[in-house]
Amino acid sequence: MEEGRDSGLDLYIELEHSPTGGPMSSFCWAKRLKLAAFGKQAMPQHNFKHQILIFQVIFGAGRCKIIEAISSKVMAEVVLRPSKDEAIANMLSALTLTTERERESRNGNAGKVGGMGLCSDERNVPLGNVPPVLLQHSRRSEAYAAVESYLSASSCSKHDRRLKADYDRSGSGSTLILAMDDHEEVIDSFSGAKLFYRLSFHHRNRDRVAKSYLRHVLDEGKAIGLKNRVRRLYTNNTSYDSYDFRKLGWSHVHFEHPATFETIAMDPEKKRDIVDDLIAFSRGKEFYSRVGKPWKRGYLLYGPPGTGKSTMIAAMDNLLDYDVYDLELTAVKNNSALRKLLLEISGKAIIVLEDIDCSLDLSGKRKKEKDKSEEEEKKIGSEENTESKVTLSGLLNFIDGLWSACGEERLLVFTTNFVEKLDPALIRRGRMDRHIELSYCDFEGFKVLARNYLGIKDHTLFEKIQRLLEERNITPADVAENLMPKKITEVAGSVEVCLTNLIQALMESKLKSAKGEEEMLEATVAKVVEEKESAAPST
Ligand SMILES: Nc1ncnc2c1ncn2[C@@H]1O[C@H](COP(=O)(O)OP(=O)(O)OP(=O)(O)O)[C@@H](O)[C@H]1O
Repeated sequence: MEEGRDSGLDLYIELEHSPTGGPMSSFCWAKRLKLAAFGKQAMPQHNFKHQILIFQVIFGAGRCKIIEAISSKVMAEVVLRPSKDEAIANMLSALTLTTERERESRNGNAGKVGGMGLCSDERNVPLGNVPPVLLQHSRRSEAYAAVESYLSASSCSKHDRRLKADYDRSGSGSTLILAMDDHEEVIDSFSGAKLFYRLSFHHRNRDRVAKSYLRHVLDEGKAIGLKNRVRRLYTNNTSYDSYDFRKLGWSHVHFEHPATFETIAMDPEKKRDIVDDLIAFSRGKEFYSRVGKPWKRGYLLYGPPGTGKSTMIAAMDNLLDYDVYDLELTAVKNNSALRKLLLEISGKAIIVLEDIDCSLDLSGKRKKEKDKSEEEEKKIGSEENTESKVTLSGLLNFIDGLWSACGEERLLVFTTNFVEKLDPALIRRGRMDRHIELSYCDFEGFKVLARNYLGIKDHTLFEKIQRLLEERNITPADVAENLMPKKITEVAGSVEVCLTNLIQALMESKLKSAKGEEEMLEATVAKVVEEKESAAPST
């Protein structure tokens, strides 16, 4: 006789409410059914062997009463009548009768009891007259996705198998409830309950399955799912839409950016160091748990515009394969909205706050500098509603408050053109663990760009360019622009032209650089004046 199919059922029950169900009462009955299952498990093992039977129920709003009726009946039957076939038969008839009664009473036929057959999986598990069933809730769970990935990558997929799985939410979260279905999913449904089927295995494998196999499936599935998935770029919606709450939270697009660390122009040593750091972080689960730190790391990228801060974020993402959450702080209403956004971030994530110095007034005051269009926008809407009230302390909490430790690994990346403007508290080590300066193009960076754009490693004009790069400031963005062949199909013919253009731009950049210094000086003076003004007592 085939393993696990000889001597009856080991009963296991799991109920969960659908998102439309009443959470409180569904929680109650879920607990009660758990009790029923544990009650059974506490009974002598020889009464219940081998097979696992999983029950889950879909129900919508207003069905709590039915469920409660079912659960109390099931519990009574299972706990009080422990003989295997009898208990299960009674339980199934309890389900049938209770829901039928409920349906009849809803149809005005109270008292008329009709039989209702739950479909059996006859082709697979002939368990006497007791059908193995799983009443399955409809929500796709993370575990489901993981297991599905695992199966689709394994030999099981050849047989077109389906698998239903979820964490045991009432427990520690480490138990996986799993049900596999060889056939198409719907077996039957009644009163909003859907029925699916099954995972079975021999009694002697029970520990192995529960302790390691399910974990293995889950981990493998997650890894495969991660590899196959399409990465997403999320951005937060404005918190100001009081008409449509669905617009709040995050929305996303598929994210594909070609930048990698190979294509980034920067000092090779520095580059290698960053890559090593990122890889160590992504593999650091055990380390972080050992030292008692949440698994997250902060990067501050700073430097003039066009030096590759955004490009580096894309390269980081291509290296780590995380989702990117581009957080627009000015669209976040207040600290509590910020916390909600944080809690909605699931899975491995790079959370990006670009131009952090422009996002909020880091001295705790409202940001004064508004451009004209913002002012106009404010006039149209209510000032109170549209102005972000995220504070520095709200942001610090976002970075390393207790909430920030929820979820999987997180990389937090801030970018700024003016690092000196940032509050030291915001960027101190521990919050922003790595401070990375992205600067003007040097010769090593130029060689990377020449290879990327023109496909060359050397040229007679390189020497001249090297000399000029040592003397003058030019951003990688400007170098890239000059190296861009005007006709993509004629790269070879364009090399000379492009390099000559770059030399020309470099000659001009000397003047630009001097002008840039003047601008920097002016900006610093303006900042000092502003600080003095704000420190002065208001009249
Ligand atoms: N270090 C770099 N390596 C390769 N390409 C670069 C680099 N820096 C800039 N570029 C090129 O210049 C363009 C603009 O760069 P990017 O947007 O990353 O700069 P940024 O520092 O984020 O600028 P901003 O501060 O204005 O946001 C990129 O699309 C890329 O093609």
